[in-house]
Amino acid sequence: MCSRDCCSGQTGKPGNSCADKKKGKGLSDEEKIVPTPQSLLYPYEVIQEIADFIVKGSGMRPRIGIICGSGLGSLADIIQDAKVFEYEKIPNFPVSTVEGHAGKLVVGNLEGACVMAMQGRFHFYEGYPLAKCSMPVRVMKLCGVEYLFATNAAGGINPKYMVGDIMLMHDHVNMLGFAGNSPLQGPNDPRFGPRFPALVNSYNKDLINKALEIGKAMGIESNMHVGVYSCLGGPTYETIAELKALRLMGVDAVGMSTVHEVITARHCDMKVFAFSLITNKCSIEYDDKRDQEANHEEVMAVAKNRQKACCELVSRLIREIHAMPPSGTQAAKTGV
Ligand SMILES: O=P(O)(O)O[C@@H]1C[C@H](O)[C@@H](CO)O1
Ligand SMILES: Nc1nc2[nH]cnc2c(=O)[nH]1
Repeated sequence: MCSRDCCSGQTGKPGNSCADKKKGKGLSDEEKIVPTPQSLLYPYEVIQEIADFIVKGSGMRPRIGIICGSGLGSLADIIQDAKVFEYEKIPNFPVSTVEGHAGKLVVGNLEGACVMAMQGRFHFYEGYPLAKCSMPVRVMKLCGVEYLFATNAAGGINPKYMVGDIMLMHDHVNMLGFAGNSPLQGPNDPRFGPRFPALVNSYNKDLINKALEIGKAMGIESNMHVGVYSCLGGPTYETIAELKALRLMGVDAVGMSTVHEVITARHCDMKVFAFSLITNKCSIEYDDKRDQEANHEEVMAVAKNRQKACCELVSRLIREIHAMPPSGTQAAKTGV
């Protein structure tokens, strides 16, 4: 089935399919003015085809999915027995356009668990609709993934946060949602999840607690926080007035990703663990004399410096998950 915006998997009406357009019939008046609902961009069958391609191509059925944030691609480099798929070679997959996002999908073993990791995510500011940005999460689900690990680079708004700290996400403020945008916009396919998913308790508390214990064992507890992330559209970093508003709303760290991935994951009932690496401090005072303008080079450099700690945190948490029985079993129902 075709998943292009112009076709949207709806080939019933004459003049609506890609084939018709190639024959020169062009867009109908209706198509010219009605935008394609986001959820029609990637119908279930197309997601299934991509998932089959990955499962067959790797010979593996991953249980944990990882999305590497800016400069955190090394999270995928520690995967063993890796089968690597370049995004360009995966049917119907978008391409990564941002520095620090390599554009590779890595499937293999980490701490005994079968995982798949995205070395490169898709952002709204790249021009991709949110449903396209988070489409790989649904691919993960149909590959068999139960746990989503989403990581990001973010600016620290909470004045207690230092550059290099790790903030475990326990909630989010969906600014793109405030503006009327959602990866779930359009007709709902119940094979993925319900029309109106609840988002309280989206961030798995047991995984947060385990991560805090791991942080303690690693001796980095004073550099670890539990806080609220907010995603803005980007690609601009925030103005001081915007940062002040976010702080008033209870936001601790701000970025340009993750929230729509978490929404998509929760919609299809995946367990979510997410953290922000604080790559820059956001100044919320006009008279701050320090030169604190955010820039992507600094973001990447901090991520590189902290990649070892991030890799260790992720590895140790995956080791713990791997030791637990798969969900659905009686023992698992009482655990994470
Ligand atoms: O992919 P993430 O959210 O980690 O990347 C952040 C947001 C922008 O893409 C970039 C800005 O420096 O870093
Ligand atoms: N929006 C936003 N994204 C970031 N990614 C890394 N740092 C920042 C920041 O300060 N703001």
